[in-house]
Amino acid sequence: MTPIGRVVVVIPTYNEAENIAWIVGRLRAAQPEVDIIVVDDGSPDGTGAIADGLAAADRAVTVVHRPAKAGLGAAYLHGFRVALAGGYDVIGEMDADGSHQPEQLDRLLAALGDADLVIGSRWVPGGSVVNWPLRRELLSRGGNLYVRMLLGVRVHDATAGFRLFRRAALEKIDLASVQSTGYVFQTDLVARVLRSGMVVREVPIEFVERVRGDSKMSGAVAAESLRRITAWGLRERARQVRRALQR
Ligand SMILES: Nc1nc2c(ncn2[C@@H]2O[C@H](COP(=O)(O)OP(=O)(O)O[C@H]3O[C@H](CO)[C@@H](O)[C@H](O)[C@@H]3O)[C@@H](O)[C@H]2O)c(=O)[nH]1
Repeated sequence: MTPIGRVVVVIPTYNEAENIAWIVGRLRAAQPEVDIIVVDDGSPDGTGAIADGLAAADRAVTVVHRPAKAGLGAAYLHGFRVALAGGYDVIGEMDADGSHQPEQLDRLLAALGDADLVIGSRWVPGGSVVNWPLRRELLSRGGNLYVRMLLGVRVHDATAGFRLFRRAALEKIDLASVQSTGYVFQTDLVARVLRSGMVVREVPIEFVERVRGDSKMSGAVAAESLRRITAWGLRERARQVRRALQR
């Protein structure tokens, strides 16, 4: 089994002033050995300044400031580059709003073993969502079904945002070529990890709908997901047909 080593969790933020101190405090209490990188996209509500205050008081917290909102995927790519440069062995993802519970990070750490990517999953037995509107549940379940059908991605929750990557996995999947800017980034990365022959493990988590602040899910975010997944699926089908014709 590969030892775990130094762990950091990247937390992207946009207008999370009511949540960021709460979530950082919970994560520090639950996992004192784990460092945190907050990636803020110039939140107008002052999230970045609050995060700076947390970093000033705690060496385990780093803040990356980006000039403007440029999407969840773009924020993670930036955070991952900082984490890799910082020499971390395991690099995680977590939302700032309490949907992902820091107290459940131990489940992901325990499942790491020989896996390259561990996903905290809502849709495996034992996983659940609390207070999600039916519309969001259908979108997530439908999205995952679409991903499975088109891309053959054999995981239950390819869009989940509570994860741990081994450093080697992020190095192998060529982050420089990732173009997904929104939430489809999550699916993009799982597909890349699987395509590279690496091991993905899912562990059940309880996803709790935020009680403060607003989701940044929008029509544009959903449209990017639909457009990119369809394009990847069609490209894969074309590749399969070409291979069959060559035989
Ligand atoms: N820096 C930055 N952060 C962002 C941006 N957009 C969203 N975020 C941050 O990304 C996290 C997730 O955003 P939410 O808007 O709270 O996501 P959600 O609707 O609850 O979506 C959940 O479900 C998605 C689909 O299953 C998941 O892909 C996502 O990770 C999350 O678990 C939050 O911390 C939010 O502040 C952005 O453009 N820039």
